[in-house]
Amino acid sequence: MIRFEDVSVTYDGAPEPTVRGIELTVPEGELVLLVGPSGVGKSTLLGAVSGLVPHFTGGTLRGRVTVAGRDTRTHKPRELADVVGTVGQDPLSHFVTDTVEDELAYGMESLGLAPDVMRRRVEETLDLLGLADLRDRPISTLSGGQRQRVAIGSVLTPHPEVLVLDEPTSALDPAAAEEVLAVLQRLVHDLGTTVLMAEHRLERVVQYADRVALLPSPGAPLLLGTPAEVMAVSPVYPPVVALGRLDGWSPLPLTVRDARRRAGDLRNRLRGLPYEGPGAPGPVPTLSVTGAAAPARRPRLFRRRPPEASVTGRPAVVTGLSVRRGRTEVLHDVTLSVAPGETVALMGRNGAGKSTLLSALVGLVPPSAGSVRVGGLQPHRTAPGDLIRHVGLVPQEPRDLLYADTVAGECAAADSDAGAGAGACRDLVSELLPGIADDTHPRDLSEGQRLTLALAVVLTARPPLILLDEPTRGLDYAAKSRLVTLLRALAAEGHAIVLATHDVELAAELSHRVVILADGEPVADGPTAEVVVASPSFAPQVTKVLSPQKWLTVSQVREALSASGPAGGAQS
Ligand SMILES: Nc1ncnc2c1ncn2[C@@H]1O[C@H](COP(=O)(O)OP(=O)(O)OP(=O)(O)O)[C@@H](O)[C@H]1O
Ligand SMILES: Nc1ncnc2c1ncn2[C@@H]1O[C@H](COP(=O)(O)OP(=O)(O)OP(=O)(O)O)[C@@H](O)[C@H]1O
Repeated sequence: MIRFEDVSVTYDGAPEPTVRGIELTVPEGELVLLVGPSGVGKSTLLGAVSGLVPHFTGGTLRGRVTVAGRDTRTHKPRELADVVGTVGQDPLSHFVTDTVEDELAYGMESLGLAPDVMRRRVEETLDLLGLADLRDRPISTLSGGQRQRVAIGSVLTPHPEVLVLDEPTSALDPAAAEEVLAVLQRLVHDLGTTVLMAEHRLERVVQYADRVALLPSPGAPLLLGTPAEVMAVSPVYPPVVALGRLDGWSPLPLTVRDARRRAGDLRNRLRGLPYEGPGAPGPVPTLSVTGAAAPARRPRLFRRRPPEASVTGRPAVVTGLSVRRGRTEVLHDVTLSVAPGETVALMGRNGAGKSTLLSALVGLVPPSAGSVRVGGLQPHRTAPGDLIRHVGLVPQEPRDLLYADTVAGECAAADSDAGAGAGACRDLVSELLPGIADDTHPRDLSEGQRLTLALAVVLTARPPLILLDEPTRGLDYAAKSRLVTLLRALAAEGHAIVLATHDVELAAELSHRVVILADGEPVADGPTAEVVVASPSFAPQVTKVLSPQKWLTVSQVREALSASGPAGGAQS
């Protein structure tokens, strides 16, 4: 159904092809997962299937890509639209209408489907993707995850034979991601839909793949095999595979269920061993979630701790905060403070209010009630030039932060805005993700590269409060682990970090504390291990595999085993 024959793509001005000699056949009714490190060319290959590469991106495609027999070099994307549905990394750039319902219907209208069929499919899709309440909403007012659901819904309604999906779950909360993947699997099994999907969060997707195609490094040949075969050699792999590799399991587990069956002996060796979790990272000041008791909107899952006498010296203090967007109150009576050196993960379903809370902390949205103090200032009343010394936000869409024509220009501006030494930002970029060229336009960076640049721009100013909105989209595991190292070092120096994330593995690695928002209110707040272990949605893979023990990450397990010596831990 999809066929690559000796395909190479060279972007204009690039010295070498981004991908070369690609041979791949995806038969009808198969789901193939494309994996590989950031910037290796996954989006480029997906774009070659939908025709975006080279028709929109420029550059030269050599060899042949065919979809349902049509050559994508001689067919423009709109001449492929009846067979291929595409969800890109940036849904906003693909939307053609203004409201949710219109967007879901648009693809079917262009294909001239009967009105009753369109009506039925729109209703089904609204239900399937949890969008029914948002049907009349302008797309511009949706949260990141809500937009991603609309983007997925809009390619599902015309029932295309082929789906090309670029990180389709990157903005989805864990439960929504599972639902979307289950829907895709049903399409593959029941309708024979062919799916080619790139995704970094393999813990979410690898078990749904029939086969995995690996691009191990830029320009390297593509490796194709079953998920287990490829995971055995891949430089990118999910935590269950890491655990299996660590303990020498064969075959490697791909799911939590497989791993649990194998983990009995490991659990015995780990029993009684001490672990260093992110909940106990050295001298982090004690924290508080305080506030006047709110009118009970719903039962609290966790009790609030008693108010603390003083919150002076805290980089962020939010008291009784409510925020309205349009006619809706999207945050209600939120009270929390963040201490120096503390890393807090904000989690919760799509639309829960995480980005809004971060926006309030940088003054992008004013409080409708309550107060926000950042370094003692009211962010929405403070000039940006003054605020930059107190707080920096890496937004969900890193593009919003970047305005120069080249990576070098962006970095020079960041150095000068932050009063940092020349080269500070550029050094950070190279440290986080090597291989980003100075003269590239930020628009032409891969998703992970662009995020890395935005992170470096914000981190250059080294503000006492660092806010990150979904900071691992497009990042491979290695880049993520370098990010973790960098953020840990900043926290150890006393920077407070708040990250809104759906990446449960990242939260487990990094955060001391997790705050879960639901419908604009905090419903859980506490040390990471306590909060995530109690939640089936937010527990990382290692926790699920090793429960009832409270391990969170593979690195904790590795350290505990090596500290206990070759014989393993206490066998109680
Ligand atoms: N339009 C373009 N013009 C020039 N270079 C480009 C363009 N698009 C992508 N590139 C370069 O091609 C390389 C591969 O990018 P691509 O987006 O395909 O990677 P990826 O594997 O999808 O990365 P990620 O996992 O970060 O999304 C990158 O180095 C990127 O800078
Ligand atoms: N102008 C607006 N009018 C009405 N509702 C809005 C407006 N802007 C945002 N919202 C709603 O506010 C809620 C909170 O959005 P926010 O972006 O803070 O959520 P989030 O928790 O960050 O979600 P995600 O995980 O999807 O990024 C969402 O339900 C969103 O649809």
